[in-house]
Amino acid sequence: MKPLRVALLGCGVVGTEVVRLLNEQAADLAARVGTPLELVGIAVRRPDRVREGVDRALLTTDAEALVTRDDVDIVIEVIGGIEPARSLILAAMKTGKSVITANKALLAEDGATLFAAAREYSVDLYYEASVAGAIPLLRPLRESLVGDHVHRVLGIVNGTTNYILDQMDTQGAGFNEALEEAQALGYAEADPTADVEGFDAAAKAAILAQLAFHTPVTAADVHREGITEVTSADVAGAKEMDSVVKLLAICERVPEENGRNGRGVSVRVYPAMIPRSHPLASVREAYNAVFVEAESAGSLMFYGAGAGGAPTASAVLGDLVAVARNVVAGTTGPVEVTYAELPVLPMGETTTRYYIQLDVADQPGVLAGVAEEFARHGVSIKAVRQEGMGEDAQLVVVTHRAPDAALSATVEGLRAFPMVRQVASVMRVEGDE
Ligand SMILES: NC(=O)C1=CN([C@@H]2O[C@H](COP(=O)(O)OP(=O)(O)OC[C@H]3O[C@@H](n4cnc5c(N)ncnc54)[C@H](O)[C@@H]3O)[C@@H](O)[C@H]2O)C=CC1
Ligand SMILES: N[C@@H](CC=O)C(=O)O
Ligand code: NA
Repeated sequence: MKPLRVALLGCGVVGTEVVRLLNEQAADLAARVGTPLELVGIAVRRPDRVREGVDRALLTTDAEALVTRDDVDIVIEVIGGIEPARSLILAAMKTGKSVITANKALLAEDGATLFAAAREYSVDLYYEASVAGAIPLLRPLRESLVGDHVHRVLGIVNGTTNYILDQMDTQGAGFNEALEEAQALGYAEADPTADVEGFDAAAKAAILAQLAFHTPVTAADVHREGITEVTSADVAGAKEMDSVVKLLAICERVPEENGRNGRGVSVRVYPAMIPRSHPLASVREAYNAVFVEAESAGSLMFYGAGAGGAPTASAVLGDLVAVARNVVAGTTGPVEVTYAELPVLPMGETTTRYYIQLDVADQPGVLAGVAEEFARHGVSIKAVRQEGMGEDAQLVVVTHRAPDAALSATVEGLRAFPMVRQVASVMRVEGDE
């Protein structure tokens, strides 16, 4: 059979590893696909940059010409960002090429346009690398679990922030120092704001929710809080609670009285305290882990390298073999279906639990006053601990579940409460119910 010709867009952290694997595993890949895969062009911005193991003769700065070449069968996009990635993917599909991408930002912002184009031009769009790097997660959701009814997807899906929080927790490292290490290790996005402000995890949460609940979800629908506001007081407070702070992505059906679809879905990303005994607490460095809870399957856990060049390239190559096999067979893989049309509910309606640490005046009546503020908003207290005396008195309150709007209104009330000197730490609590 004649070889399948592959074009690569972008040759940075992930792209370089894709080239290495294509070269090193050429014979095995050919045997698995049934025909050789031939890399025929690599679009780059800076052709003069030294890239070990990359044949300079393949480099071009004209990405558009490359994706529309007649002799290209499959396009891999690892440039990142919205434009020109979107236009290049659409141009490739329009000229009959299947596409593999690792670009969660684009999929979460405008996946609908890309999926519609894939359908219109009868080509594949595969994107396993876009969520949780090497971990096979999207294919299990898209294929293995498509006959089940998913209730919840919960996990750590950003390696950079997990690396930073882990370094802060275990090494007492500073935020900036840990971020620089994560960048040097190839985990961070080109603009690390995407990681630390939670945009990357929110994009991944949108992709996961859409697949899990067969309902349209974009990044704009996701409630997002990053880790830049996490202080050493939060990390120390978590330690005292025998807990750890993790940036979590949570996608869940919100139950309704009658009916099994739920009255909507909640999709959110925020730092939260989880007990050290919880499996997610032991996810270290840039590793990711995701729980999927489905009606018949029960609880499944996916764990592995969520970031880095080689792990991400592994997922890209897995998609490449799958897509190439489809091309050889003259078929395409499964298409996305978002028939359920469930609304994404506002964060305020989601029930969560809070950990609140207050510096208070150690005076008679302070505890009663604080408790009254919680009661006023209908928030029930699970545990209270008072420490210290006089000027240094501290109150730690952990709540039961309540609507997030009621919890944040309680915190605002406490900030204005005369005997509360400072709300020292506020963190949502997950994972020990
Ligand atoms: N690094 C990681 O751990 C992971 C990255 N991803 C995704 O993979 C994609 C690539 O990420 P990295 O390789 O880490 O980024 P990177 O910044 O190292 O590489 C991107 C490369 O694309 C090049 N580029 C930008 N615009 C271009 C254009 N118009 N034409 C040709 N080349 C262009 C840049 O010069 C750069 O070398 C992104 O979508 C990212 O979100 C996904 C999972 C993990
Ligand atoms: N920047 C991302 C890379 C993988 O998606 C991360 O840190 O997880
Ligand atoms: Na993955």
